[in-house]
Amino acid sequence: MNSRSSHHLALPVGTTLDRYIMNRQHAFAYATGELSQLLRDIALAGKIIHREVNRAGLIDLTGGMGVQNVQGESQQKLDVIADIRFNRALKNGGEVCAIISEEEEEIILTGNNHAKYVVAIDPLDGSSNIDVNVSIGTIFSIYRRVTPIGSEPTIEDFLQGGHEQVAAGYILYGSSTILVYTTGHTVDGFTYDASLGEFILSHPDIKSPPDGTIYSCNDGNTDLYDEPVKAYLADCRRKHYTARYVGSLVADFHRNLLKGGIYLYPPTPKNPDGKLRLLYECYPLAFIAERAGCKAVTQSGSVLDIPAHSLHQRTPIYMGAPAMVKNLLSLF
Ligand SMILES: O=P(O)(O)OC[C@H]1O[C@](O)(COP(=O)(O)O)[C@@H](O)[C@@H]1O
Ligand SMILES: [Mg+2]
Ligand SMILES: [Mg+2]
Repeated sequence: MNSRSSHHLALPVGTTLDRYIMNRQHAFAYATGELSQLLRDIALAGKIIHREVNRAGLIDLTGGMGVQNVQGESQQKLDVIADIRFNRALKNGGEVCAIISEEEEEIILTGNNHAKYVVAIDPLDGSSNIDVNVSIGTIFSIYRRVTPIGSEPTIEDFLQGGHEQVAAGYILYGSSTILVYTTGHTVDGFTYDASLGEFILSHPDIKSPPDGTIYSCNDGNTDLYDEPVKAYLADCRRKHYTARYVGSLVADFHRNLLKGGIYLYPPTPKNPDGKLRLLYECYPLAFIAERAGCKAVTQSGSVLDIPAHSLHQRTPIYMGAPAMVKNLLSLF
């Protein structure tokens, strides 16, 4: 993996997340440690969810809650557990003044009005895969608030736009648990070693291949997609590209990020704005994708340029290797 600019501190594989964050912080004269602590708080909640996911079948954490979330989706027990755990870690950590979560309709005020940051989070991504032991994840996006420190945060703090994220990341609970994040420079991955209780640097400075042969989309909806998307998928088949679709956005994204591929969640008549949520699924993954050399677009431009106007707004998304995204867009 090639290293980037001078202030990228090439730390060796095996460095703990804590040490990495500390070293990174020292690279920025204006850094005051709050963002570092916030990232640690997210990692802590991630360790707890790792444990819950691994023993979900043993402690009756599978199945639904019998209630629906603001998206009209039936909430799984782990959706709620993950929501509670991340909110608690962010509240107790003291660095976050407000949170928006896929599982809650309104802004969650933490009471830390002195804090500088707000977080948008998908506590458990890939809910349809929870009960069948398939990889699932968590996605997060961090902004520096725009409302005055000490005041009550408002929706303004969350509608700043994709480019205003100060950090974004995800945790993938798969065959191993990995935390991948960026603060706007490199994208780095840390694998969780449960025996040490530590996230360890395993994927420094991730660079995604410029092209790929993997395509990921819900093929079952193909006849509902627009002609250009249908034409692109037909072209992938003609070229015998590999179809891979886990149905957990984080897992499909992570594979394609490392191997080169494209993930498509197009609009359909039922979901003219697509299914995925802008603030806590598409913005954060687009922020990571672009820093790793990928593209994240809709048919009309970069996902990061989409204006944010509501907490749970949705957007179509095409995300992956630049050459594949370019080919797709050339068909629109
Ligand atoms: O079942 P579909 O329509 O293919 O949708 C799958 C997509 O929906 C999601 O499950 C939505 O995320 P949540 O599980 O967080 O609601 C994505 O992870 C996944 O990529
Ligand atoms: Mg999700
Ligand atoms: Mg979710």
